Amino acid sequence: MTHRNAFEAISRTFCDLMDIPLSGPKHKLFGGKTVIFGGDFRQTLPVISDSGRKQTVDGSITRSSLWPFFQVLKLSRNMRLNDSQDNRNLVGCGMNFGEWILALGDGRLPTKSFMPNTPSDWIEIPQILLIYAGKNPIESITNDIYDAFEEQHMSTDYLSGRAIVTPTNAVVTEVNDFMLQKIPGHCRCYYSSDSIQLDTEAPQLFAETYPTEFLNSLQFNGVPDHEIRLKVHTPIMLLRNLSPPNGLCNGTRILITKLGENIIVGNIMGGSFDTKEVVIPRIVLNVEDKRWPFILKRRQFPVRLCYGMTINKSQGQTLDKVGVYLPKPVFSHGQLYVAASRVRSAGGLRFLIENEEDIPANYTRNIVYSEAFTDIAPA
Ligand SMILES: Nc1ncnc2c1ncn2[C@@H]1O[C@H](COP(=O)(O)OP(=O)(O)OP(=O)(O)O)[C@@H](O)[C@H]1O
Repeated sequence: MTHRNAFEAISRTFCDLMDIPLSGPKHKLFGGKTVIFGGDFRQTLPVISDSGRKQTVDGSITRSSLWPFFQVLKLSRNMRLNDSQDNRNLVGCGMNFGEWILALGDGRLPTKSFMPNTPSDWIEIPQILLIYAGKNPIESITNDIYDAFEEQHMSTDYLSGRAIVTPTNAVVTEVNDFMLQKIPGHCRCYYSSDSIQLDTEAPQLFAETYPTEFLNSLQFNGVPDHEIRLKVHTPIMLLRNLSPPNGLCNGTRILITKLGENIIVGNIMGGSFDTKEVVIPRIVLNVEDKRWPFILKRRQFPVRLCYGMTINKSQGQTLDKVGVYLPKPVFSHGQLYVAASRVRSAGGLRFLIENEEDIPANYTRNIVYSEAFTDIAPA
């Protein structure tokens, strides 16, 4: 979800455009224009780094001074789910798959606590949705989700319909590395050129304190790493909007057909630009992070392999097969709901859960900030 500050800024901008005062009796929200918002409060809330539950909920649109003026309309039918047998009755739950997803998102499923003085937010995942870890959990889940991979690994239909989703980027990298070594052919490495933005205060001092090797080692959410390893016929995801009118948006998935010295060529997978051939250049990404007193300039291809992706990144996707890999439980509101609600049917959803020894592997945490739902009144 977008932070409420962004919506408030749009409202003020519209007022300026329409010559409407920002306060007083003549003030009108969004300059008097009718604005339609779409959203689901069961999904992830604004991501605010180093923040806790209170700041996260406080960033949501329901905490905005705009909210009392919203008229809320509720959708009643889940259009993503198909009418297959496995959706009609989720074995072991006494409810259908659509009802189970809603109950999970609302925080209405029965919960347990496994340790004293810890939140009681562990829910049981139905046996029918589980895969067991075996000796190598990544191998177990990728074999299940990417079945018949040897024959199908070059098919856009096959690749665009499936993904492994997991809470953290570190595990996404493990999944992608595992899949990459299964692809035949030469692996090409692309290294970024990293520097500190020159208008940073005292650039010379920073250059001595933070040598290039250190800058290369930095990893950030949504920013390509210093080293990217790719092969032809692997799927990648764009990490920046390069050209939205041509389908090159943050999150677009592309199947690589050529790895050049200075360009990557591929075909878009899915959406209205499906199969379109596109060329991706290196770009300079400016990265600001509270942990560092400088702005990093990284020149790199804005892409990442996407056999696996974070749960947050998967929001908005509709897939045929999803493996939810939880080597650790989710850590924020809505993540489990987003992960479970990417598929069209229960038959396409599998969980692989690794818990500490004394917690059974059919239980996982479902974090729901119930206060994010309050004050949502139907029209
Ligand atoms: N009017 C419709 N008729 C048929 N199918 C639909 C319709 N609307 C949506 N769908 C199906 O539901 C899927 C999800 O739709 P869409 O991505 O618009 O929903 P969303 O609310 O943005 O989903 P989410 O936020 O959960 O990702 C689509 O891929 C499509 O298969």
